[in-house]
Amino acid sequence: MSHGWGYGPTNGPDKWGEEFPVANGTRQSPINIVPREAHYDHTLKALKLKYDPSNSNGILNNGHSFQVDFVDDTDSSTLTGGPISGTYRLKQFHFHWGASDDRGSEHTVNGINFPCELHLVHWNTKYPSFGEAASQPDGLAVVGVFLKIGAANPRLQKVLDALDAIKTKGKQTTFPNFDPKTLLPGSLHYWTYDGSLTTPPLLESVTWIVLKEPISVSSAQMAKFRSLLFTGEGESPCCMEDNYRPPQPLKNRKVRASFK
Ligand SMILES: NS(=O)(=O)c1ccc(C(=O)N2CCCN(Cc3ccccc3)CC2)cc1
Ligand SMILES: [Zn+2]
Repeated sequence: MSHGWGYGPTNGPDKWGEEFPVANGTRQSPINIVPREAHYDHTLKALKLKYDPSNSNGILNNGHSFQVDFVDDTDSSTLTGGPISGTYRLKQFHFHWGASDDRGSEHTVNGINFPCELHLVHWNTKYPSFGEAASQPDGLAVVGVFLKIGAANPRLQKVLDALDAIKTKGKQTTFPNFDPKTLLPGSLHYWTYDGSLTTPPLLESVTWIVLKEPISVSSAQMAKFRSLLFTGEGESPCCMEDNYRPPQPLKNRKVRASFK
């Protein structure tokens, strides 16, 4: 690829396989989730998410999305239970969204797209770092949360209010004392399957944990996501939108449900 990967016609998801052949691998993400074909597994544990707001550090426009980064040098913000064994530390959360409210999520449910999807990225502490874990089959666990158009979400608004300061690629600012638990729905029922990063390098190292219950977002709040730019300061501006990979083949995988 002549220039870096992205979501445009010349560097988008259909082209990623040229530089990242694992794009056509056996456990790629996202997928379309068909609830009727998911297998209820009574051995699946409840998700345990313990987050310390003092670990939230900064918010960054990385040119593909924006992410809120967490200090991850202790076990104070962790994911345990659920389908995983051991302890995974929260590294960052970010979103994927569409140019309009009819699309934007990466996972779909019965072929339905949501306008936005939140990813909370955790790494397995049996490995020394996120970078090391990212190349291991059990290295990462990402909790996915759908956003559905409805009432404005006041907890999400705290994140959106910071976006004016990070409009262009590479800009970052401090983002202290944020509790990501405030972005979770009431129910932690989930679907889970073995998958990958949904952006290059598309590493097949992610245990996906997709929550059944969405959180709300208003149309006006969705417009705020789209006020970000893929491009850097001084470059011709390109709105950050449609930064999602479409569903990939399920191949030889089963989706398990934590609920009947
Ligand atoms: N959409 S998602 O699947 O939830 C998702 C999760 C995490 C990232 C992520 O943090 N990055 C940025 C840098 C680290 N690389 C991995 C790496 C590359 C080279 C050397 C070590 C690790 C992954 C992409 C991206 C997407
Ligand atoms: Zn993501």
